Amino acid sequence: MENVPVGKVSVEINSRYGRIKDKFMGSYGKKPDYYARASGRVNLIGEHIDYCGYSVLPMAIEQDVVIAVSSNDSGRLQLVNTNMEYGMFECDINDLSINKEKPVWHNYFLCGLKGLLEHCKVTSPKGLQCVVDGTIPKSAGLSSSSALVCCAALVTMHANGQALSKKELSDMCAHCERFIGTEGGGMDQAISFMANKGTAKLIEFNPLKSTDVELPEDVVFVISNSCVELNKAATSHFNIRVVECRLASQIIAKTKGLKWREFKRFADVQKALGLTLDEAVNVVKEILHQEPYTKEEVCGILEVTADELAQTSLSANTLDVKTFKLHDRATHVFSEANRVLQFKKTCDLKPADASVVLGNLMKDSHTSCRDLYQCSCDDLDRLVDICCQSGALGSRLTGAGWGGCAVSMVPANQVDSFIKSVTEKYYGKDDRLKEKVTENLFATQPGGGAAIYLE
Ligand SMILES: Nc1ncnc2c1ncn2[C@@H]1O[C@H](COP(=O)(O)OP(=O)(O)O)[C@@H](O)[C@H]1O
Ligand SMILES: CC(=O)N[C@H]1[C@@H](OP(=O)(O)O)O[C@H](CO)[C@H](O)[C@@H]1O
Repeated sequence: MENVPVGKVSVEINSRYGRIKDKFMGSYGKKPDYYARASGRVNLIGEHIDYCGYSVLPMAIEQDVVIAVSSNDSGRLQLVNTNMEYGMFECDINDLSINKEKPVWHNYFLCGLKGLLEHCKVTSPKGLQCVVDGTIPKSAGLSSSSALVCCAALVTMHANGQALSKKELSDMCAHCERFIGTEGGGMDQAISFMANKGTAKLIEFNPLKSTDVELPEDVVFVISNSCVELNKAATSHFNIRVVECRLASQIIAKTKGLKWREFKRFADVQKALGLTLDEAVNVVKEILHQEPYTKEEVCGILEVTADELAQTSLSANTLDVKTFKLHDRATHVFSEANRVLQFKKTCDLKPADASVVLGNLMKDSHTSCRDLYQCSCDDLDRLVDICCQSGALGSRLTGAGWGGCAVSMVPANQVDSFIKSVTEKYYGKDDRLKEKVTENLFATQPGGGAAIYLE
């Protein structure tokens, strides 16, 4: 079981770490004991299917969260952020409460801290003095929240002398990020810990497993931020999709004679019925009507009261949802899961037209996210169209959607003209956007995962 690596950092050479150290010295009057980092990620394909139990295909990006830390016996947690947008925070480390009503930044740190302490049954936790520095654009679908949760868990583990493997940390962080209120899958945390520089990963669940995916050498992946922000935990869009998938899987299970209460994810229903993904898409057509389902209709099919449905299938911020688009969400998930496997197979077999096949899979994924899953937005659709017009072989929203980033696969010899064209057509038209193009439009390579650094 592989553990998070421990390496060396030179604050004299690495100016960012030098600034973090200065902030630490200025805040606490001492040097940090060590630094921890956890990376953000870009999902190349496989959107909104990890919480349905299906494999996804992300890669880590170089942008990350770094936490400088010193532990003590004060019984206090002290947080300072290098970004003035986020305030300071302090609390009793033995009295951690996470208010789901307000997903303020330090609550994400508390998710990782609380999750690790509970998982390892730490009885007298070390006090922590921390400086947090993040370079991942927030609420942009690049997993800034998970990087913060994962980095906080890593700091807590190291400070309290615990030793969890990357897989244990990934599973634990996928679970404890849900303390914030969102019912996400485990993709972000898995790639943040298990990434290896130079390769994308196929992340499989139950059991958690990561496999290298060698990307074609003649293409480059470029991230472009629509600059429309949606905070997952502050809205219900995300959790409504999770519930629609859960209800669809339970109705399919019940209609096919299974004990539906035992099922929450499409992958488990597909497996129990012994279906291929193509057969599962046909079962959706056979069982679910295309029109939205009312809550009453769902209760009738499952033979439960509204209260019982709340218990078996809903979440706090989805209790008042009236209609559910079960057919379209289910069709997206099964078809997207298929596209992930086709993407991986194409990368492995390297056919002559690999980049065309991969590009088309990305385009089909965006179309499905936009039309069936309805997790895009006008600006993001416009950005994806501009990327395709600018020379991308494929382009699609990445991450939760409803804003955030697109990822484009561009021929390596056309990256400069691509960036110039997207800059003019998307960012150049808006004064608010044109100043920050370089942080919102950038080529990326598969980055490494979480690490601990000593000076
Ligand atoms: N550098 C950071 N410092 C403190 N909090 C951060 C930082 N980056 C992200 N966050 C927290 O994570 C939240 C974004 O989470 P979310 O909306 O789920 O987007 P994402 O797609 O980036 O995970 C921010 O609103 C903030 O509370
Ligand atoms: C922490 C969390 O909930 N992350 C979920 C979210 O990612 P981002 O909001 O893009 O970080 O949406 C994607 C959609 O593919 C996955 O479901 C993932 O599990």
